[in-house]
Amino acid sequence: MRYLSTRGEAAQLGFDDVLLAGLATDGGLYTPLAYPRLAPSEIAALAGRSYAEATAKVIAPYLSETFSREILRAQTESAYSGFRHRAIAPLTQIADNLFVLELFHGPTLAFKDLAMQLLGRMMNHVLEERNLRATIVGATSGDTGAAAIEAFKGLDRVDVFILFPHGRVSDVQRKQMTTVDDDNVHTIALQGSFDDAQAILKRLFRAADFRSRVGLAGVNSINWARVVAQTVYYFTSAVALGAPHRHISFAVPTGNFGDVLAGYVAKRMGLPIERLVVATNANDILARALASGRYEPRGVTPTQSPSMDIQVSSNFERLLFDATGRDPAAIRAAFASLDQSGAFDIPPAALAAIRAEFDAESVGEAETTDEIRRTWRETGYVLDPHTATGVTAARARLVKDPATPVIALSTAHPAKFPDAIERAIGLRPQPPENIAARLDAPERFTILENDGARVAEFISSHARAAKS
Ligand SMILES: Cc1ncc(COP(=O)(O)O)c(C=O)c1O
Ligand SMILES: N[C@@H](CCOP(=O)(O)O)C(=O)O
Repeated sequence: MRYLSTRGEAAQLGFDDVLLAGLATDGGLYTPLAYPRLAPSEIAALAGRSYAEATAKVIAPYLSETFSREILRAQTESAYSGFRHRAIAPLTQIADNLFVLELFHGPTLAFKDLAMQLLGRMMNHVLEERNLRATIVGATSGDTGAAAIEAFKGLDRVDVFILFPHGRVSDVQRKQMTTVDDDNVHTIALQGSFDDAQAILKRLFRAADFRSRVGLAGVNSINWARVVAQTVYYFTSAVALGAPHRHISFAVPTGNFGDVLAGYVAKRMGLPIERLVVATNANDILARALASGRYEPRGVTPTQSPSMDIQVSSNFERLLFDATGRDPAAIRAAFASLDQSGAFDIPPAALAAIRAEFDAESVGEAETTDEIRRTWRETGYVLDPHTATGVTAARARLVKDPATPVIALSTAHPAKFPDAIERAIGLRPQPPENIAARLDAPERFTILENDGARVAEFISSHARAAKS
């Protein structure tokens, strides 16, 4: 499989290079030249397979020969061996035709682990093959950072630098990042928002000198491997409910648009998805964009679902690329307008194409709390606040179409956000014991002002790849 940049001015690459490249040199995102299709019989045959087997089957067409059948199988087995639930991503029914897909059974209690555990193994394999070192820089609104640290800590070939918005992640999220004491892990509390952190990250990728000096690599969902690994649970959960013989809708708590984009990719690959419902919190740029056709970030509002406190959703660019008929000039124009005037208008045909597949619901703070309380009272099931936005959006979908089952993605364990849960139902959920114990370790992080040059300097002075 070859990959092209959404902005059309970077070299086409194979999978291994895309894995290490992160952002394309023209600022675009790598996307496959074509989406491989799975026949209905191949989708049906995923039933009864282990999650690791299903992963190997679904992602194989995207990979290079570096990942032979045997290597891929070994890596998927090992990636999911530490999960706390045998099914890895089990489904729970909470109402008629309404299901919750639990994606929080990995080591850091969020959906990021499903892709990151595999990505860590794949990246390390390619670095070993090429005898290279890499400097991973990641921006996080709370969960990607911990998952990346867990996947890459202690690895000799990699240094990890995670930028998180100072004071804007939950205590559990922060401690999951800052209590890890491996020498190759560096956590930076940026005095800004997630959007600021991601903007710095993208500028670092565009600084050619810095990029090559430190061997810059990215593990945010700008990295295609993250997206493709996230397609797998759309397949396994839909198949569990009767796909490909039946259509299923998904409601997805959304911030950087990586998770819901994975659903869209699964659909392109042949999975019969009826609707993809984008659930946002008060940071509702995507709901506004779908309603009005204007993509216009506003300042980030802190909410009880902090991981979704995002206004500039990176992966929307990949969707827009497809929706414009894969027109890189249209993408360059849109993002130039975003840089210069703070907004762009989605071309009408592209907007119609997006609306044909996506709904969007913006879910406010009170509604989120009400949903946690309602689900708890009706079923005894505790939703985390991010998942609650998805469940609210799923219920709205069921009002429009009661006959099609909706799967709401449960993106985090409620114990990551005990204050929000306590406010809603008066109970404080606890993390699994082995995780709780680790959170008492001393914290280690560096506070930096919201200044790209300062961040670059910090990374250059700590990255081993820059010194070798
Ligand atoms: C718990 C949780 N839910 C939802 C999201 C939003 O996912 P995405 O950024 O892929 O849209 C995130 C962050 O990515 C998250 O950590
Ligand atoms: N919500 C995310 C934000 C980054 O998303 P990513 O999927 O692009 O890594 C987080 O928790 O960090």
